[in-house]
Amino acid sequence: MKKDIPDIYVLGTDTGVGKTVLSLLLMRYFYDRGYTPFYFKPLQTGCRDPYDTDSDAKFIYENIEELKDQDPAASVGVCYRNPKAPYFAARNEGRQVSWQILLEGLQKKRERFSPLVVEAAGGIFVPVDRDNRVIDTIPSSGAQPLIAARAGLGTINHTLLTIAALEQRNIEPLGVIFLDGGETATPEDMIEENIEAIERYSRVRVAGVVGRIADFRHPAPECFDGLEKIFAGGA
Ligand SMILES: Nc1ncnc2c1ncn2[C@@H]1O[C@H](COP(=O)(O)OP(=O)(O)OP(=O)(O)O)[C@@H](O)[C@H]1O
Ligand SMILES: C[C@H](N)[C@@H](CCCCCC(=O)O)NC(=O)O
Ligand SMILES: [Mg+2]
Repeated sequence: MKKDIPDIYVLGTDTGVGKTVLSLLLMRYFYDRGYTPFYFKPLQTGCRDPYDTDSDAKFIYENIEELKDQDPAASVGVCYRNPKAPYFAARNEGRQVSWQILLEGLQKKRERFSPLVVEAAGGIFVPVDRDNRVIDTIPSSGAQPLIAARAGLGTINHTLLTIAALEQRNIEPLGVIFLDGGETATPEDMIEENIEAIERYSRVRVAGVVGRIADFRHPAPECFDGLEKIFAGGA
């Protein structure tokens, strides 16, 4: 029997840490288990349109077999050309979209898909509009945060700061996944120490470490170990 899975809000400790790669793994994981997941990037910056090379939705649609003939535009709320925080990109381009409107789009998807995999832009203090930062959008998203973090040097600080900000608002993340996509793998002892520090100084578990993925269409089975730990019990 399929377990009840919450919608997931993929947050990052920074921009470029692997949120889209983690979203891809989530999509693959849930398709393979008979779910009807849906990827959504409410605010995409640094893109001409949803088909641009830097479009996160395009990356997902290209690498998920079930989506390869579908339109990635369905998974993008709004696209801004400037590679900046959404609020500033929108202000520069003279077209703000309210978070409320984006939420309505998300709500419609809930009628047909589960779980939703929602990817934030940048880290959690990034302004999404004049009044809200990513962190402010979490309660209304109706989705549970999963934190993508770098595996190597610097991640203790960024990850603990991210968790501390969430805890201050009584937001409990599902866990942390380390992404180690660099050409040189982070030494094993450093990864273990990073996990030790995060788990000692917070109540959040580092559920898994994803090594460098060579073929995004076919990630190695161990890339899903962390997701299995989090979701096998139904979260
Ligand atoms: N495990 C991995 N294996 C191979 N490459 C990876 C891995 N994790 C991340 N990358 C690469 O690192 C880069 C940044 O990752 P990604 O685009 O997922 O970051 P992001 O957090 O979604 O960034 P943004 O804030 O722009 O949305 C990409 O080129 C991605 O392919
Ligand atoms: C341009 C980036 N790729 C990203 C926005 C990152 C904003 C970071 C702002 C900051 O922390 O200084 N856009 C996006 O995820 O759609
Ligand atoms: Mg991304």
